[in-house]
Amino acid sequence: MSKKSNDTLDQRRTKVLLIGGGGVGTIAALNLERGGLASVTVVLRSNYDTVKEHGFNIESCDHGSLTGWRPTEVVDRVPIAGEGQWFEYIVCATKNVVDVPPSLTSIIAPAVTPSTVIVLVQNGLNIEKPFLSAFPSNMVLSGVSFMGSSEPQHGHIKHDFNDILVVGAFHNPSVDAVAEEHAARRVVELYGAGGRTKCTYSADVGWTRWRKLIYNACLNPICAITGLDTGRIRLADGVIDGLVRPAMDEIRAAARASGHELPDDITDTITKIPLDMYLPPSMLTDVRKNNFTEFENLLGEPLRAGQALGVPMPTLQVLYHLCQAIQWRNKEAKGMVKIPAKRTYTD
Ligand SMILES: NC(=O)C1=CN([C@@H]2O[C@H](COP(=O)(O)OP(=O)(O)OC[C@H]3O[C@@H](n4cnc5c(N)ncnc54)[C@H](OP(=O)(O)O)[C@@H]3O)[C@@H](O)[C@H]2O)C=CC1
Ligand SMILES: CC(C)(CO)C(=O)C(=O)O
Repeated sequence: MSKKSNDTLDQRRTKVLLIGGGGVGTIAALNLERGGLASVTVVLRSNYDTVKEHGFNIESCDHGSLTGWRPTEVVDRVPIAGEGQWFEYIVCATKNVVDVPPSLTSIIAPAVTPSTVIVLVQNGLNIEKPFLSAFPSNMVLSGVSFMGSSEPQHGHIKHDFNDILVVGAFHNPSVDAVAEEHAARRVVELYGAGGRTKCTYSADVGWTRWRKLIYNACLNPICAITGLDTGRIRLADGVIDGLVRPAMDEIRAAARASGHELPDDITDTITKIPLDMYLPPSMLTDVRKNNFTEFENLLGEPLRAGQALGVPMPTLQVLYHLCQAIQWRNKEAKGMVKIPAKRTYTD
C-alpha cells in the first residue's frame, strides 16, 4: 500500500491516548490496534525505555506470542492537547491509587479537551467521582475488565485469562445520556473489531462494578495479604469457607442494599478461574512488586457504601485495615511518612 493511502487510513482511525502499558493497558492497546479502527498512543512510565527500544513481548491466551510489538506510538509523558495532538478517547489503565499523589485527573489534564471521552478501564467503586468533578462537561465511561494479565518484567506481558470487557457510561448529569451510550458503543466497536476479545455494552454500570467486586474486594486483598494466588488460596486449609465466602457474602449484601441484586451463586465465581492457572490477582502482583495497592477503591469504597446502608461487614473491615497497614508500610519504605526516631529503653 502506498504511503499516501496509509496516511489516509491513519487519519480515519480514531485517535486514542492510553495511559499505563502494564498488564491490562497493553492488551487493551493491542485489541484497539488489531481492530484497525483506532491508532493508540501509549503513555509509559517505568517501562518506557525498555519498550521504546525493544517493543512489548507478549504471551497472550487471546493473541498468541508476540515479540517486539509496538502500538502506533509510545511516549513518556502525557501530550498537551492542541500542540499538534488531539485524542478523541483517553483510556486510563493505570492502577487507581487515590491515597498517593499525583492524582490521575491531574496526570491526564493536559490532554483533556471539552470533547474528550475518558474511559476508565480500572477496577473498583466510585472511581469516576474525581473525573466528574475535575472534568464536569466530559463523558466518563466505565470499562470493567475480566482478563488476567500482568507485567512480570518491564515490557513482558503475561496474559493468562481471556479478555472480556464490559463498557458503559458513568452518567454525567450535564451530558446527554444518548450521547454517552453512543460513545460507549463506539468503544465496544473499536475494542472488539480485532475479533480476539469479547467486548460488550452494558448500561448497568453499577451492577457490573458490584459484580466484579465479588472478586476484587475479596480475592484481591486476601491473596495480597496471604501471598497466595487464586489457585493456592483454594488449596489452603480453611481459607475459602472461613474467609473468602464470608467476604463475598458481605459484598453481595452491600450490593443488594445499594440496589444491585447479584445472583445467589455469585460466590461460586471463585471456581471460574481454573485452580491450576495459579493466577496472581493484580493486588498480589502489586504487593510482590512493592507497589501501592488500590485498596481504597477495591475495598474501602464498597465497605463504606455498605456500612452507610447498615450492612454488617466485619470481614471486609478487617481486610481493609490490613490493607491500610500494608499501604503504610510501603509509604514508610518509600520515605513518604516520617516516624519518631527509635529510642532505647534501658535502666
Ligand atoms: N491485572 C489484571 O489482571 C486486571 C487488572 N484490572 C484493573 O486494571 C487496572 C490496571 O491494572 P494492571 O494492568 O494490572 O496494572 P499494572 O500495574 O500492570 O500496570 C499499570 C501501568 O500503569 C503505569 N502507570 C502508572 N502511572 C502512570 C503514569 N502517570 N504515566 C504512565 N504510566 C503510568 C504503571 O507504570 P509503573 O510501572 O511506572 O508504575 C504500569 O506500567 C487496575 O485498575 C486493575 O485493578 C482489571 C482486571 C484484571
Ligand atoms: C481477579 C481478577 C484477575 C479477575 O479479572 C482481577 O480483576 C484482578 O486481578 O484484579
